[in-house]
Amino acid sequence: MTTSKVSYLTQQQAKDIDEELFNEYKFSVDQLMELAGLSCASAIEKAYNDRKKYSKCLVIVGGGNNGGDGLVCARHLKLFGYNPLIFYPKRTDKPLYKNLLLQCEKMNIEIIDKIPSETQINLIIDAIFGFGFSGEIREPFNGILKEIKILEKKIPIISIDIPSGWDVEKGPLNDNCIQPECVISLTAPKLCMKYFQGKYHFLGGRFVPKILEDKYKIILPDYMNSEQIVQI
Ligand SMILES: NC(=O)C1=CN([C@@H]2O[C@H](COP(=O)(O)OP(=O)(O)OC[C@H]3O[C@@H](n4cnc5c(N)ncnc54)[C@H](O)[C@@H]3O)[C@@H](O)[C@H]2O)[C@@H](O)CC1
Ligand SMILES: [K+]
Repeated sequence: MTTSKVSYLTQQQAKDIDEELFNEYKFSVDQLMELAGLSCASAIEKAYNDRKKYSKCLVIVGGGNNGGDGLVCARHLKLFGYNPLIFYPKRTDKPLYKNLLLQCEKMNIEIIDKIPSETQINLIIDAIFGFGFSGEIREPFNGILKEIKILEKKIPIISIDIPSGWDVEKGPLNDNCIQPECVISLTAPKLCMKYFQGKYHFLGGRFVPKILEDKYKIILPDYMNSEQIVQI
């Protein structure tokens, strides 16, 4: 089911809701990250469910929580019968990320050190930047996004929360920006998604209490039954 009744958040609203979930509602990061990553894998399974055609998913992981969502997503994709590969060029020492990576390694998910050739992958999952992105793109991600851009005509790109490199509110600021085929917005879409022209837009991250929705005066589409995602 698709729906058009949904609010778009500014970068500040996304940060405020995030903080409120952690500080007032006392959710832990890994709790929400697990649900976010699971919803991303669920959306990918819905849109790209031909396991033979789309088995090899390259998950490109950034240094913040968007990257964490990518690690969780890779783990669930593996459980769903895909064969994900992880490219994680800039790691942190935080236990949360180390544990997420270890879980992937122990599940025989291959960790690679460069973007493979186009014949070795059939989906690219962009978990580089989310709503925490700002300013000019710094290396190594500037080069990485250029490499992905070259592949975009041949391999579908799926972005987690926002397309990496897009301004969170103003969208793609130049022609070098990637144009993903699918985006899974988390919590609520950010303003940049008004410029999205790809094929599939899902909402995931089904953890926003109704009271918070009312407080921020945001409209979110209804999820069906126990679904983790809703197509917008
Ligand atoms: N409540 C929520 O809204 C939730 C958010 N989650 C995820 O968390 C994301 C936000 O996470 P963060 O706040 O950690 O931020 P991001 O992960 O969006 O970005 C921060 C990372 O990007 C780097 N970065 C920022 N600007 C850069 C630039 N110009 N060039 C190079 N590197 C740059 C930072 O150094 C940092 O490593 C969301 O987009 C979503 O994916 C989920 O994990 C769970 C719940
Ligand atoms: K992203």
